Amino acid sequence: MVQELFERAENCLKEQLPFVLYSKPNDIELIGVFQNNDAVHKVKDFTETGFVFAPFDLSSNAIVLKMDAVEKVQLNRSHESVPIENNSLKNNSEEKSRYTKLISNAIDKIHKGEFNKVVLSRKIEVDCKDDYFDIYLRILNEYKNAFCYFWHHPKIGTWMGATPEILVKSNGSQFTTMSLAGTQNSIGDAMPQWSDKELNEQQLVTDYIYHTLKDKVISLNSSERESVKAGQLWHLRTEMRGTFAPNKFGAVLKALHPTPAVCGSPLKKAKKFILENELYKRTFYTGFLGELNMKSELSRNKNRKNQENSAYRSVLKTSELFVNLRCMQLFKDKAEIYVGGGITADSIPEKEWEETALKSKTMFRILNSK
Ligand SMILES: C=C(O[C@H]1C=CC=C(C(=O)O)[C@@H]1O)C(=O)O
Repeated sequence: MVQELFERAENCLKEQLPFVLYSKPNDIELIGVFQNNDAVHKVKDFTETGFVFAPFDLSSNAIVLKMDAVEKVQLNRSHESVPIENNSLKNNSEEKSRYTKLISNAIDKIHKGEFNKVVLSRKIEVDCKDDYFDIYLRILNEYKNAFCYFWHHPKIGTWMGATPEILVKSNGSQFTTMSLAGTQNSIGDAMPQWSDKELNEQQLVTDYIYHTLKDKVISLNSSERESVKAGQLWHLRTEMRGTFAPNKFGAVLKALHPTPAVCGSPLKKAKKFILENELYKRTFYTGFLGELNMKSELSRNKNRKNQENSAYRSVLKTSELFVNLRCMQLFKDKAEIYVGGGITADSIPEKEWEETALKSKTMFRILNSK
């Protein structure tokens, strides 16, 4: 039962032990991973097994929670959205002027040819005294097609989110990834009409992923671009599938992170601009998280009896990693919501500000505090 899993996690909070609760997009299962001590296990080379929580800037360590205990329960996600207080965002003109100046500065650099795209972001502080489990239940009920997580490590912090973006999903040597960019508010049942700015912004991500991966993998194919809904927002998405050589998952992962959906292009120049100009630390926002190198058995001949089967089984490694978007860090009496957006030559600072305000509603609207 969900309640029992929540109680187990609540005890971990009290006893200062790490845990993560998560549900995969459109899944009816809630998974709890519990580590039985408070050690911080740092990732060395992504060959580790566990639940990984990686920062945007991998010069800081990614952390892996050991799966000392794993519990799965069925999730009866209510069909009705939970009534959510209509929080109104405070109009912060000082912050708006700071952020729009930062965007104008980035657009100048793009016009001067220093880079083509950079993803800029900001952090919004909100008072929040709600029970963590009430908040997480609202996330689970509200964002059924997202990866919904509640991560806690007593020495690192507490994070929650509902992300629409897969970084990479692998099964043996097969993998899928996606290019997700372009944002529009959803209005009624209307399908979004995309502008050239949004189409180009997303195409740039697709091209980057394709060119970055193509020499590192055996095969790579792209699907048609489509419009997908994430909460109240529309995005443009292109899925890509391929195969990599044995033991090359770490190389694929390192090549993919960070994509221009969260950093920019060319990568190094955009990242330098972010680290020097955003003036706050993203920490785990726009990093990635999820199951790393889980072992699953592949049965090669389903007709054979169990006792004969061992010779026909092989162990596959699977990973399912998501980009840490539409997320927040929780503290005793407040939450910090992280939001950003892609800046290109065609960006208009005022509109980019509004886009971050829209994105902040994904977490903002499930917080009851004023
Ligand atoms: C950086 C974020 O979103 C990325 C993913 C989808 C669409 C995006 C955009 O339209 O700019 C961003 O690239 C965020 O939500 O904080």
